[in-house]
Amino acid sequence: MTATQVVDLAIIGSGSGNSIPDERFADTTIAIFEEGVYGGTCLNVGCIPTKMFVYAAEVAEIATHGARLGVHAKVDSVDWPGIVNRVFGRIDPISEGGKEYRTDRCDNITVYSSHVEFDGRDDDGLCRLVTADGATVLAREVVVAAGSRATIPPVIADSGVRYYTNNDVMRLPELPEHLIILGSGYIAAEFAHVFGALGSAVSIVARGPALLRKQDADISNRFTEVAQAKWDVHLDTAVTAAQDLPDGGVRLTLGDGTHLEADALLVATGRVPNGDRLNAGSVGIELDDEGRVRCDAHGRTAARGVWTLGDVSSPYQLKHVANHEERVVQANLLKGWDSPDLESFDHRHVPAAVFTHPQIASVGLTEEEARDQHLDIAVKVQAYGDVAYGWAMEDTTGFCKIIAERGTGRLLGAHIIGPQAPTVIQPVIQAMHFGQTAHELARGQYWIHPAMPEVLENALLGLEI
Ligand SMILES: Cc1cc2nc3c(=O)[nH]c(=O)nc-3n(C[C@H](O)[C@H](O)[C@H](O)COP(=O)(O)OP(=O)(O)OC[C@H]3O[C@@H](n4cnc5c(N)ncnc54)[C@H](O)[C@@H]3O)c2cc1C
Ligand SMILES: NC(=O)c1ccc[n+]([C@@H]2O[C@H](COP(=O)([O-])OP(=O)(O)OC[C@H]3O[C@@H](n4cnc5c(N)ncnc54)[C@H](O)[C@@H]3O)[C@@H](O)[C@H]2O)c1
Repeated sequence: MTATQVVDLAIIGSGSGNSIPDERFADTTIAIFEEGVYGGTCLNVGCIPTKMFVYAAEVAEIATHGARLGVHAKVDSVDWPGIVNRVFGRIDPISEGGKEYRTDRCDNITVYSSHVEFDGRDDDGLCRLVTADGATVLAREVVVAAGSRATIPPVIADSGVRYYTNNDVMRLPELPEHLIILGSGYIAAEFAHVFGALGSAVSIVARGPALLRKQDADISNRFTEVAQAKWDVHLDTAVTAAQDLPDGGVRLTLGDGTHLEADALLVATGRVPNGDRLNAGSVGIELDDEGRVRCDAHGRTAARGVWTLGDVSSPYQLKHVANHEERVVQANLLKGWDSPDLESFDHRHVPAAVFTHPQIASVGLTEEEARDQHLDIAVKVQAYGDVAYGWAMEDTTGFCKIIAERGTGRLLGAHIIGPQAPTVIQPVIQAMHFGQTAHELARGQYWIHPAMPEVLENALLGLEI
């Protein structure tokens, strides 16, 4: 039988959780548990590889549409295996190096490469953690940073059909001629762009009447129009059956009785927190109705000594939020559970971006949310095509929408669809965090002429506040 290790701190999940131990924890004994690939979702199967594919897709997209600017280029071929090798040739060593660093070069840290669950507490109140391969660890404090996983609708899961998720679609051995994407959120929009621009025919099956429905309605509607012009988009469509085809492809039966066949199926129908796979109740951790680990603003769960952060507890499911929460929990671990000056999560203005084409970025309230709150608002929509850099790009679909409070000029929300939207939006995020008004943001600084952010400047100046 393996001896029980006693540690000061156990960390479940090597994504954002892996960033907690720094030099200030040199005298803390730590166990890190990771059942999957070291480094978690963002590094291995999320933000970073997807954006490396997105950039290659962007290059193809620009080349393909150069003719309208008088540049007659075309994409001769796409070396999909070469792109896969380039992306993972860079990422896999980072993951391996991270694990090797923690395992071999941090004397105070033990890495357990196994699934772990809580198994109550010992007589001294330490949390007992038991791994699937039989190790037991007793921990004075625990950070649950266990992330989330893709959900698969029963019609797909129960059919036994071969499907892909973000975990494996980026390692397909060849570019599919035709890809079906089930779902119409972030992952669907980003992979539709990647595969579509690199040469696959893309079909999107969306159960609702528009794509990216959590966005401001103007953004969602514009994106849906653009998508319909280049992909085969099925709105308000249910999947009633799925089956493998003898040639290795897949066939979906849709709600209207028609069929859709393709070489591969990507399921992108949301992610659920991993809190349900931790036997969390055995130490008193509470989950909310959606399966998230409940915590207070300092990252403390209902179980004394157990902290949490990231996708397992946060509704945002974004890496910059997980990173922020990790820094708060890290600081609070050093201060102590009962410290009177614990740091708090700041979720007031969480921005997000969808790296599809056109790119999308948002912060704050949508127009509908602002109206639901009965705020007295001014709204300005400024087209990229009406500012100088937009002319240069001959942009016809991008716009920036700003929502501010009438009278005070308080910035309530910004929603951008168009080139470099995730970069263009950053001044609004900054202004909202530091309490600047729309007028201060517009006129309290220079805006480089004729750069892309002029679309934002003009939107701010156009607000009738
Ligand atoms: C395809 C895709 C693209 C994305 N792109 C972006 C983006 O561009 N920008 C952005 O902000 N966000 C993006 N995200 C979201 C982002 O990846 C996540 O919000 C973030 O990685 C969450 O970090 P985390 O530390 O909470 O969890 P994770 O990084 O998922 O880490 C949790 C780890 O815990 C391990 N684990 C879970 N349970 C156990 C257990 N019981 N025992 C042992 N180990 C366990 C898991 O294997 C996992 O490695 C993307 C997500 C996906 C799927
Ligand atoms: N750029 C980024 O920041 C980025 C990129 C990718 C993923 N992410 C994160 O990962 C999370 C997961 O991404 P996602 O795209 O899977 O989720 P999502 O919540 O963005 O979208 C899920 C989609 O699946 C649909 N859906 C849900 N159940 C369904 C069912 N049974 N049948 C058909 N459709 C169904 C929903 O209507 C929605 O369109 C995101 O919420 C986001 O937080 C972020």
